[in-house]
Amino acid sequence: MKQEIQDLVNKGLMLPLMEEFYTIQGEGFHKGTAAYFIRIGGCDVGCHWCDVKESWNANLHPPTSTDVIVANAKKYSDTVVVTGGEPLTWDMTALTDKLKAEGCKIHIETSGAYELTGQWDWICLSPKKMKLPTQGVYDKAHELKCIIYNKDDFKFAEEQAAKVNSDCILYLQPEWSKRDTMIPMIVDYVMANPKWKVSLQTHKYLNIP
Ligand SMILES: C[S@@+](CC[C@H](N)C(=O)[O-])C[C@H]1O[C@@H](n2cnc3c(N)ncnc32)[C@H](O)[C@@H]1O
Ligand SMILES: Nc1nc2[nH]cc(C(=O)O)c2c(=O)[nH]1
Ligand code: SF4
Ligand SMILES: [Mg+2]
Repeated sequence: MKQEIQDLVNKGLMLPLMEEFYTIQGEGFHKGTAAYFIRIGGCDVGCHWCDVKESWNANLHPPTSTDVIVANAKKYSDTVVVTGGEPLTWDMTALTDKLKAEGCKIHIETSGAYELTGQWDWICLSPKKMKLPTQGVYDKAHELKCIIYNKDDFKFAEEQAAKVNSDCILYLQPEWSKRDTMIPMIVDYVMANPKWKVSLQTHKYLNIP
């Protein structure tokens, strides 16, 4: 990459844009709400069950001006979800400042593996064992969404719930390929431990992006 473009990416003025699409938020607290999704490439967390592995290599996704991203987004929706990849790989300040200036409500989907940058109306934290969240994300998260791939993940979920702020809403979401096995266990777990709620990837049932 040219040095001048790399400098703009380092400042968060350009971001490796993988895709953007207008859809219905499928997961968590805001499920069912129309939103414009901005998927930023780049992630080195390495979840073996990740459903967007194509996002991991930032070099495959063209550095795109945040002005262009914002101009597109505002045509579609005043609710914007920034996801990835891992969006906190990058400085989110410029992107979120510009979306705010357009009056958008801005949500993030993050593993929390890097320092929180940007201004957010809603932070969905989905922690991963391989690279634990930074303290600032635990402190500011509005929802904690723990992915359940096997039985051990209930224990990890409880450890993560002990670290988030007291207003944070707690979700257990089955890993997609294990859903038939894990959904009955999640149902039993939530009935026995009602501080938790169930989150499903409803967009996959609806056959939408
Ligand atoms: C693809 S990630 C991108 C954002 C960020 N890197 C993160 O992990 O939160 C978006 C959401 O999808 C969840 N996810 C990814 N693969 C999944 C799968 N196979 N089954 C269920 N949820 C999955 C993640 O845990 C996260 O909550
Ligand atoms: N509809 C829809 N809802 C989502 N919620 C979180 C998603 C993500 O990949 O971050 C996602 C996604 O990819 N599609
Ligand atoms: S942190 Fe998110 S994008 Fe990265 S591998 Fe895990 S699920 Fe995929
Ligand atoms: Mg997804």
